[in-house]
Amino acid sequence: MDLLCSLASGSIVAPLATGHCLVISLNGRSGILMVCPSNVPDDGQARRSGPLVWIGLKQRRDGLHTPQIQCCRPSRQTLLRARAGPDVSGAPLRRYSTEYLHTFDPRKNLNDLFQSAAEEDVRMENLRVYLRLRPSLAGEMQQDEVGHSLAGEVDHSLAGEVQDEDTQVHITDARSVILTAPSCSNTFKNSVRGITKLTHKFTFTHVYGPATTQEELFQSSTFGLITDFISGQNCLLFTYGATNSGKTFTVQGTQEDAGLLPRTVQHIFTVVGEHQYPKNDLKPKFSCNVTRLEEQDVLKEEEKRESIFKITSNLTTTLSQSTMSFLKASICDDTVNSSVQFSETSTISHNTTEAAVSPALDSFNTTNTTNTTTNTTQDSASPATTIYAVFISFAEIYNEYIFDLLEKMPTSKGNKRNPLMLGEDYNGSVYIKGLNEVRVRTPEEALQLVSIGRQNLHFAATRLNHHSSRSHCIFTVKLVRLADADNPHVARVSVLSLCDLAGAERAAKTSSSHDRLKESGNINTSLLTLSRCIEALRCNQAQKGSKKMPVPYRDSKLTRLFQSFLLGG
Ligand SMILES: Nc1ncnc2c1ncn2[C@@H]1O[C@H](COP(=O)(O)OP(=O)(O)OP(=O)(O)O)[C@@H](O)[C@H]1O
Repeated sequence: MDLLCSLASGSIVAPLATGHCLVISLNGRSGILMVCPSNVPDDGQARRSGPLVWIGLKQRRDGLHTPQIQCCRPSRQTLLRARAGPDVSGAPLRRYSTEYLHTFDPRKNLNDLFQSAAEEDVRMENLRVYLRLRPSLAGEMQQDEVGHSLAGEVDHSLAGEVQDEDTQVHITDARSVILTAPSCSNTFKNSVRGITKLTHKFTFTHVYGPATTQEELFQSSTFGLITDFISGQNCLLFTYGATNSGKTFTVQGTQEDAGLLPRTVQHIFTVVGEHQYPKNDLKPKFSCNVTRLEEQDVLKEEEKRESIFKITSNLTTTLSQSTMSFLKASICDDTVNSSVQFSETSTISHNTTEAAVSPALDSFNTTNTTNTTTNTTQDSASPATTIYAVFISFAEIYNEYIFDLLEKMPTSKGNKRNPLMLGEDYNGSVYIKGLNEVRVRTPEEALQLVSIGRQNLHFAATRLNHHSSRSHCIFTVKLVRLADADNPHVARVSVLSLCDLAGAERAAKTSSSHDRLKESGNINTSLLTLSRCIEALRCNQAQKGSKKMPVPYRDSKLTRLFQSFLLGG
């Protein structure tokens, strides 16, 4: 939707200042926006009335769709095709009922129309950015700029939709906040000199105030993403924010307040239910493929799986034990209890990569994705025979090294963990080579793996937060979807990654030790690269013509791994 907005608000529309525009359908993934100089033209009128501007989705060879702009004088054939479909899923355009038909004066700002359409169906946006404001923590208001430990109890008296003056953040409506530069900041000093503005307005898909519960956040930000994932799309959710802003709380949650991750796992299994592939002979391969194992390989895989689950029984730290119990507890109990720092939650979903079957690799074919909607039980588009296999992996990127969090930590001092490399499959999708992907059949098993992974996480005590995570943690669920148990050769793999990014912070706020500074440097570099990638993608979307900015995916491991999500590939 954003992409269409930026295309539509440019000069492409401006010359068509007469007559009416017709928007045939608005759908972030599969819609076609047709702007023409007359209202619902018949074919003859359209041909007489000069060039039309088309903004549509072009099918690539790999089955994905890229936006394209065409200025053309359509023949009867092209116009008919646009009217009758097909859309990305191959279904005819009649899927869009007349309620999607809007006629309006093109001299008006098209963005208003798209804005309201986006609000109507925000789920159809490919990139959604949510802002969550956490309540003030006790003692936070007295915090000076150098900062001491911020961890503490939540002061619920300050929780409200609109913050008081000192907090510098004001929620103006459900989508926007106004930030006022604090008096100690450079922006404040510059605004006094008249160089910059004191306040800035930011708009998001949705803004959640401090009183928002985990359940509310999950329902409105992540539930739809899981629906997309189960219906076959690859999805990414990541939390970004300053250290101590509530990213881990949002993703993991606490014993009383389960976060997005345990709720996601629970919901996936609610949908998948009993419809699971009974054998153990499937193994994910590359980024979006699955391979069938020979009998001896099945045994090896089972041994490996057992050894991973055994790590739990050796747990000695109270951290992992309590994590496990809170995750289990949170599954049973979905009811939640409910100055400001903020964290952003971004979600991206895109179609599953279609990969041709490669007999040499013994891979199953991944088939075309359709835009379907799912219910809490098996999705309505799935035939009753559809069965699933769920695989979990958990990795961390620490100091630009990738580690498997499901691999046993070396106990002896001299032994270091083995970093993993990134690989690229024949679709150009990036994946982590050699990462454990463990088959799970229940939410408890999945959460046990979360607990194991969390134990291995590299926590470093900084002055800012004693439990501050210094690495990017990537929890990935792969869902293999088979047409039926007797015919396992037709499979589709979709990927859902939940990433808890390390906190962005200033070196001055952390301990000045060499290791901590190096960590902070690496964290900030990868986060900066991520923002540069998103910036470049936005620029390229708005850019007409073929000259595009290079997107620096390769500048950090994080962005390299997110590349296919950001590209929509
Ligand atoms: N929405 C919230 N409601 C109540 N408490 C919260 C909320 N968000 C965060 N907190 C509390 O704030 C503190 C910091 O949160 P958290 O550890 O999640 O920050 P973080 O952004 O993950 O930090 P880091 O980047 O250092 O890992 C914790 O004590 C947490 O319990």
